[in-house]
Amino acid sequence: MNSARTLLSIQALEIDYPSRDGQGRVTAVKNLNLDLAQGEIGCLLGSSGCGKSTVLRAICGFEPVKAGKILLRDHVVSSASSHLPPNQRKVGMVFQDFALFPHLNVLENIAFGLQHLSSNERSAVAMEWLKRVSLSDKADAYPHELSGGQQQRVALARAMAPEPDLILLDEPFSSLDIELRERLAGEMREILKSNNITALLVTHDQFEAFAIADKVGVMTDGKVLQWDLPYELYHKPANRYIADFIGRGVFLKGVVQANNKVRIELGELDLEEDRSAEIGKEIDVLLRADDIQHDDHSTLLAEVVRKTFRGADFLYTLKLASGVEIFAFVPSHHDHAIGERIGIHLVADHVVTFS
Ligand SMILES: Nc1ncnc2c1ncn2[C@@H]1O[C@H](COP(=O)(O)OP(=O)(O)OP(=O)(O)O)[C@@H](O)[C@H]1O
Repeated sequence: MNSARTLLSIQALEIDYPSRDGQGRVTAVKNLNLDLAQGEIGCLLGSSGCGKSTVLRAICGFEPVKAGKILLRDHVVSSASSHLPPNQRKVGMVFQDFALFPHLNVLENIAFGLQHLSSNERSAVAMEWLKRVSLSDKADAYPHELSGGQQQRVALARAMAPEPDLILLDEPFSSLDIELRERLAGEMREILKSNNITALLVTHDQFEAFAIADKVGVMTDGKVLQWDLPYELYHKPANRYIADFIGRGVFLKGVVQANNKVRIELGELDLEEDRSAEIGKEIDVLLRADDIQHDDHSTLLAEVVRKTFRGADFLYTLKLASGVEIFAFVPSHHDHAIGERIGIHLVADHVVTFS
């Protein structure tokens, strides 16, 4: 990446906390590296306790770092030996619960961070941001009079109004219902992109991460395992943990064949990497729900053991002859009963395998 355009760079970051018994320290973030270019949206994706919020707090300047460094526009803002105070970092934050001031109306909430401007300028800038988040008609409303989605847009406008270099979003959709989340994730991406704002969010929800971010880092146990485009994470997971975490899939046993194919219970698949040194060896092949297609005419049969209606399709859990269960998305007009055996075939084109 061209370093002139890199806005946020985190290098070999390590953060620890005092242990419960007060006797030692517990490492919460280990050797974490990532870069975000100006205007890029990044996301740290991981389950509860993996260290996501700790990273955000460190970028804001609320958490000292033990080793490594955080750079904003090529300037070190945090390292073991230096620490720029939070109010000098030009970093805005949107909290999980939005944290709007209940006694201030919407316009006053957004104007709050603009104390350096005259009163008239403050109102004008705040109104401009209200317009950008499509809430011009709510300037006089109080936070409790807004829906969750509207509150979130106010929180976003409040964070963006002082024009920070970077916006951090801590689980910005977790207090909203699931349907709203997906729509707002798309809206938030549009607002950030149309204003060329660099943002880093954290979430445990893969769909949120994919809906918003240009780059996603899968985090576990204080480490980023892979920092990559969502497409690459899905199709080229660097290891088993990521393959398992991203997308619903199962591992099937396969045997490497002479023609650089792998034979699994459902047939043969082309291997992407050269495995000629492993002919006859057993490997694990990742099969995702979208690698299996239902086909009434196929002679390859699998038994429906579970199904979840998702609107346009069903997610079927299918049992193979060996007893192994796989997943398949099937258009919802193919409504088969539990226990029925249905025809399937393999449509995998990117084959992910692990030795
Ligand atoms: N102030 C603290 N003192 C001691 N340990 C802490 C402190 N804050 C966080 N931790 C520990 O550090 C680890 C990472 O916490 P962090 O809040 O960053 O995780 P997270 O991925 O954001 O989780 P969640 O999604 O649940 O918010 C956890 O094991 C947590 O218990």
